[in-house]
Amino acid sequence: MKKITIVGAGRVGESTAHNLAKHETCREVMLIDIKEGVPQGTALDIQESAPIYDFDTRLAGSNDLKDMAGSNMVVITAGVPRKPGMSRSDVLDTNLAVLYGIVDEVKKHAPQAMLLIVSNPVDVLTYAAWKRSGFERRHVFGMAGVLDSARMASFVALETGFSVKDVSAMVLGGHGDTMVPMTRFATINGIPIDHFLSKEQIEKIVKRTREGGAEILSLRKTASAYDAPAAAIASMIDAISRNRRHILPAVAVLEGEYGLTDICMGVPCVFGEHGIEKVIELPLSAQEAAEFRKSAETVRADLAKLKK
Ligand SMILES: NC(=O)C1=CN([C@@H]2O[C@H](COP(=O)(O)OP(=O)(O)OC[C@H]3O[C@@H](n4cnc5c(N)ncnc54)[C@H](O)[C@@H]3O)[C@@H](O)[C@H]2O)C=CC1
Ligand SMILES: O=C([O-])CC(=O)C(=O)O
Repeated sequence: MKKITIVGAGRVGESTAHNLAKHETCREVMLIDIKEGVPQGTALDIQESAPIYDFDTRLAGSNDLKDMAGSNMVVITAGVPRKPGMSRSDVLDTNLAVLYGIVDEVKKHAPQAMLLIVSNPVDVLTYAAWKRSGFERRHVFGMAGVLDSARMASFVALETGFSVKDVSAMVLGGHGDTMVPMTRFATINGIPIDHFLSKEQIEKIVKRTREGGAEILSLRKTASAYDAPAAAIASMIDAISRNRRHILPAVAVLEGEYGLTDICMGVPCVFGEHGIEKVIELPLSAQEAAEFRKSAETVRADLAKLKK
């Protein structure tokens, strides 16, 4: 990929820029923020690590959204994170206004770009970005499932003591308390996790996964998670940039899949050079389907606020 713009040079934006540069996922990273000097200073700081990490990616910072021109991808990490005790939906109004302002500029200056939404509440904001932009659905998606699945895989590895490299986990649904960790598909080197873990241990992992964001926030108090989120964003972009056709869970616009339309939710997707190349529809068990429906209702409640 030639150029990636990240709008929002805060914690997630900065860590994402560093990940993209270190892995030479693109030639150029543009960081944009409303805070004067911050994206410029951050870009320069990361650039100065190039000789040590040995990367040729060029970074620049700006306070002007016009500088996204020519981007193949625009990542939106701008807005506010929630504070301890808040739900992600509590920052909807603030972040929606920020998102609309940015998407309008993407339409003007980078109309060919794909949009990767990170700001919360991510399911609703991905839907809002898709509607506002008028872009094809394969070009507008949100990051949540890769992070939630990584959290689940980490907890499985910690609980069993086995290498995380052997663990495969998948979390679907909305990025909130009703997300759906798919325990049936969680394996350790292909062996279902219930071979190693009791029902109680698995339930504990499911709960901790659902509350993964809140756990970090309750420890740090003033900042939500950013390192694992940035790694998750970078892995989605890597799949697209290198046309890997990687199956990753992501917030996608649904058009009939899982019996849902006019909504964005976390589902398994094939990522390649055109963005979301396919949404994979899994046959769900009765319990999974019920949990997925419940999660969809939560997302719909926020979508109703948006439509007002
Ligand atoms: N989808 C996911 O799984 C995750 C989502 N998030 C979300 O990502 C967002 C960013 O989180 P952090 O980086 O920790 O927050 P942060 O507060 O460190 O950074 C946000 C940045 O956005 C900038 N900003 C605000 N309005 C802007 C505008 N109109 N144009 C350009 N920049 C603007 C701020 O100046 C700030 O630098 C939050 O909404 C957070 O909830 C965070 C982690 C995971
Ligand atoms: O918890 C938050 O607000 C940030 C986030 O989405 C996550 O870390 O999963």
